[in-house]
Amino acid sequence: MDSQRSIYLKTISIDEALEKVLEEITPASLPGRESVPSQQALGRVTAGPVRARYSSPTFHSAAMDGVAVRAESTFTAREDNPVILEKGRDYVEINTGNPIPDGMDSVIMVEKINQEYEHSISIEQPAYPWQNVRRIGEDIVATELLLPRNHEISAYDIGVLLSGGIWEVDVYQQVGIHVIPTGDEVLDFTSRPDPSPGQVIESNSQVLAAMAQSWGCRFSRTAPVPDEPQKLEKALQEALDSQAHIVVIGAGSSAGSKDFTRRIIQEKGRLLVHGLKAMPGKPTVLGISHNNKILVGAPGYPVSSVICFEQILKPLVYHLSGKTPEEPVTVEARLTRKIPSRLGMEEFLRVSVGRVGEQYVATPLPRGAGMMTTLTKAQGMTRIPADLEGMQQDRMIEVQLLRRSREVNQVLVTVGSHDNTVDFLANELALFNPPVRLASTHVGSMGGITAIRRGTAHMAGIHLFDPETGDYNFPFLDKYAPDLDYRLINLAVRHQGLMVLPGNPRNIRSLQDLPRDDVEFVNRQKGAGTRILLDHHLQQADISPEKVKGYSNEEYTHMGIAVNVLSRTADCGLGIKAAAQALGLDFVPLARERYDLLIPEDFIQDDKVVQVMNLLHSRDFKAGIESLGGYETTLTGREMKPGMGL
Ligand SMILES: Nc1nc2c(c(=O)[nH]1)N[C@H]1C(S)=C(S)[C@@H](COP(=O)(O)OP(=O)(O)OC[C@H]3O[C@@H](n4cnc5c(N)ncnc54)[C@H](O)[C@@H]3O)O[C@H]1N2
Ligand code: MOO
Repeated sequence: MDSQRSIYLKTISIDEALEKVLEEITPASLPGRESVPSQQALGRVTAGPVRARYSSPTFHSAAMDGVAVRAESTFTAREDNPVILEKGRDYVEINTGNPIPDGMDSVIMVEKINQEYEHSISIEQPAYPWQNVRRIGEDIVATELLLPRNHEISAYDIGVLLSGGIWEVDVYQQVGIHVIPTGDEVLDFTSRPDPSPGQVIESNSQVLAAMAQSWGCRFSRTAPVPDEPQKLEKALQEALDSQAHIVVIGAGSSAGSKDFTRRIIQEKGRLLVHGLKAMPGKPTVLGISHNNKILVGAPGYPVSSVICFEQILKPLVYHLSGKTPEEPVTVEARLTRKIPSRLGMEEFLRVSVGRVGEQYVATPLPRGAGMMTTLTKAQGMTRIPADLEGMQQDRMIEVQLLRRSREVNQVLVTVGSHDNTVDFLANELALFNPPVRLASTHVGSMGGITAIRRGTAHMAGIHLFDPETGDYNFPFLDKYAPDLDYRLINLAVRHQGLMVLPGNPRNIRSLQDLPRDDVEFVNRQKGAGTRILLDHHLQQADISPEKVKGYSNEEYTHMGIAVNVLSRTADCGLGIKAAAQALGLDFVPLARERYDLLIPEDFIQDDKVVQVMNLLHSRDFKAGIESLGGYETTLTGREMKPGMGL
């Protein structure tokens, strides 16, 4: 094995890793002080107590529009004994905020003046001293403490500072983060590159830049550095000589032959941690430089880097800046399916979260550390503790919300078979105010029925053909969900067919071509309506599945099938026309089928479902579906009844 490879030291928990770094932090690692204009101090932390230079108000001022008077000249006023006051001598007209004239001590609101004459007024109520007057220093008294030290400055505080005559305020410097992305394959996004095979667009640094902004940090970045020790060394030295308090080296932290991060951290300082008991995020490296800066080797995979930023960098930044992070918002949610995990490793699982009836439900999203889109699709993140080997279906778990809870309550949880009209529906629902967020999980039609029966989804897209009756969906619901009170609403009638490469090079014309030796098929997963449809047609054509090469190779979505054909992993697969069109494939039509939405009666009045129904009845929506290609909308929005067939 290559001697350059850096095998992990010893993995430790996130808390232990943080402790190791915090132990090493000395005053030399902490941000210094600086003076900033008060109006630019939002989010900064005061480095000392701030005292007022001026009082506010600096004079006795009228709190209301009206007249300024001497209270004592009004004391005898009664309803049956009005007092007449003379302009100039007994009162002066005054507006809110004006100084009270010398000798006056009270303001009568204009509404309380009984009669107004040319040079006098009559009043029927006495005024008491300092009535409707804001006295000197009512809000702020010069020299008083405006803000204590170590106080995070809010928008309101800026108003207080300026009112008290504080033009500049002493604060701690912002924590500075510098990032050095590395990797021969990593392209600088600023040059708007076209990636070739083997190349990747640099994005992790900008995820951190955006996070750093929300943490109130200064941020800087080096353009991506190739995997050459000298170049990396030079970039790191420059970062160490800069104002940054934390230097992050992106990627190159695991065990590859070009992973130099650990070695270079050892050269420039002391290595404290190499390896977390956390997935994703395991290959995180932590150290402290000779000049007391925190060194972080962040994993290259985008999701792993996010975990490293959130779980390690964020607490360190808040520690250095003296600020308190906001408490994460969490909900208790029911896990919709069993999830395995590795004993001894804490796992961060992205989940789709929605409120179905009285409970939150959480559905795990794909776990790949390179799948950044799972973070944008997820409404939440849950942690599987290191001492568990996974979690059972229906377990109540704590989920940290990644979106605002109001947005989570707008999630329409949809399961079942995948269809492009569901994506189209999702896009249209997002146009409502507030937007309805359709979160769909593709588990096939049978999986959809199961989820609805278990109460973990608002609706399911299903298309199950029953060869015996010639009907759709009802025979399966009778059998698998006999007690369910539901409605079945048609979304569209769709065309299924064989997806083949453009020009159909294998000349696949019908199912009869599937048993050919030179034809490799790719199938949908068991329980998928498309697979049931295929089996039915194979049986009708008297073709045994064993004769079809690739029958047991499974994909979970129509697009998955299309990708297999496009990448020549298979020659053909059964799916919808829209998926073939999306990837520029040819399509050999085979059958029409009904794609319905299964909605429990309990949710038919749910606002989100009502919006779906409104859309299904709109002409624009139907036109939109038809423009996808391979769909008919004659039944769209209609309630289906047993025996209707197609
Ligand atoms: N033999 C082993 N191999 C790996 C292990 C292991 O334990 N033993 N751990 C795996 C784990 S877990 C992770 S996470 C990755 C992390 O590896 P590195 O930190 O060394 O990162 P690279 O291999 O250089 O890159 C991984 C991946 O990320 C892309 N990348 C890198 N930088 C960026 C960036 N700035 N923006 C976007 N994408 C980036 C890079 O191109 C790679 O695709 O190691 C496993 N291997
Ligand atoms: O632990 Mo790595 O950080 O999963 O992909």
